Amino acid sequence: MAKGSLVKVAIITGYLGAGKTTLLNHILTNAEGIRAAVIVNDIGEVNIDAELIAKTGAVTQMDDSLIPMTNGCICCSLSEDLSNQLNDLANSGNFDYIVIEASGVCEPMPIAYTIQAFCQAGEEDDAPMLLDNVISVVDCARLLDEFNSGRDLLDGEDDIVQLLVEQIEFCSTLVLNKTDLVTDEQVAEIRAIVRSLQKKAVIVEAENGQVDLDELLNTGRFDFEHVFDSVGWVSAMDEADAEAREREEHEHEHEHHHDHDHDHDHHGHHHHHHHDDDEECDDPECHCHHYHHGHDHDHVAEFGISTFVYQRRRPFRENALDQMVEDWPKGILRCKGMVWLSEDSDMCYVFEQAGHRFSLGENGLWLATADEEYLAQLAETEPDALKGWDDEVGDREIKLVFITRGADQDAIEQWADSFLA
Ligand SMILES: Nc1nc2c(ncn2[C@@H]2O[C@H](COP(=O)(O)OP(=O)(O)OP(=O)(O)O)[C@@H](O)[C@H]2O)c(=O)[nH]1
Repeated sequence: MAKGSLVKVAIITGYLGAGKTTLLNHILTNAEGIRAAVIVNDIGEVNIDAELIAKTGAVTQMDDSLIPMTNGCICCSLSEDLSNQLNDLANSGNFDYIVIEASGVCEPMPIAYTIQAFCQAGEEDDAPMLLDNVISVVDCARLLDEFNSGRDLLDGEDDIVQLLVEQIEFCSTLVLNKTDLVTDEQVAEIRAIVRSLQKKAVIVEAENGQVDLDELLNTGRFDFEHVFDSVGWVSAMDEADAEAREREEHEHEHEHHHDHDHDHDHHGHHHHHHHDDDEECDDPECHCHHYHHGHDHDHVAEFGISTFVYQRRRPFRENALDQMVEDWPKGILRCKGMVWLSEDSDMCYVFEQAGHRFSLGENGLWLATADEEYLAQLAETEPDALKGWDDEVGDREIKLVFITRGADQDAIEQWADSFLA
């Protein structure tokens, strides 16, 4: 291949033992006509068959000594080495596809971001690269175990469950591997769970990583914005915002027209177009969740999985989060969003839960703490930032997405309300 031909890149993520290496081996043995190189970013032993390595001729091993195990995201600290390796492989002209096996403890979003940015930032002399697919491999048996019994996946490694959820959330192809270890009914349940966490990724089932290569390579599936917008909690937030805007517009219209007897479809309500539950919607902008996955949508209902946004314009009382975490209700698969805390009323915090893992981080000051001049300027330049502004509390609010299974929304809302100031 002449220097300058497009080289595509796929990332394989999945927690320890999910079957990433098995899938990679499957790709290498079956990628006929595709000259694939592999970068393995692993912790501990790499178990790619030596023969396969010889055959493909370009398996690059990350230097384990570079991986800081203590804090932060290993993907970010590795990015420079990864970039160099990618560049070298792409510029060699010997490959048209590079598959990166991310370590089991890799956060998928930063690594995808880094690689996409790198692919887009090539110099004139570099071979162009395109991030084509982010593949997340899930061990069906372990996933079910985690969500059913609620125990941590690996003793002493409680970050794993959060990573597991993040890996499912941020991908364009989800491989449900090890289907031989679960029943058909359980596979259906797993489909429902993963669909609630990631709305649009293509889901494929596999035993020993046996997946049609068309689902893995040259898919044209990855687009950062698209994947991010279809993360379950992000899409729920967007819907809540769209509904709030719609309500606002609606009220505005009522104020002006005093016309309460209208037909909604004739008043510009584009967010909720109606179609039957079984019907598949082909509008990619639609938030109805029927887009290309009506089948999974049915499963979501069947297994009692639901998503809702808990939104209040009051803070939690002092130390409420500590108590909430102690008293966390059963049946919450995922919770994420912003919280307003009485003990630090100027700071917007991001709170999240996956399994037994909880975390809280600062997200910057509420806009309500800014001076009038700044707010007036913002109203000019970014009016959307001030949408939903409240005369009393400004933009301060609690806004949490809950993805639940077999849990009662009213009960969870009442429980959360009991912690308000
Ligand atoms: N029963 C069953 N076992 C599988 C399947 N796929 C992989 N395995 C086994 O699961 C184990 C882990 O598979 P790997 O492919 O090494 O998993 P990995 O994600 O690369 O693991 P790490 O590199 O440790 O993160 C191996 O013993 C595989 O043989 C499957 O579909 N069913």
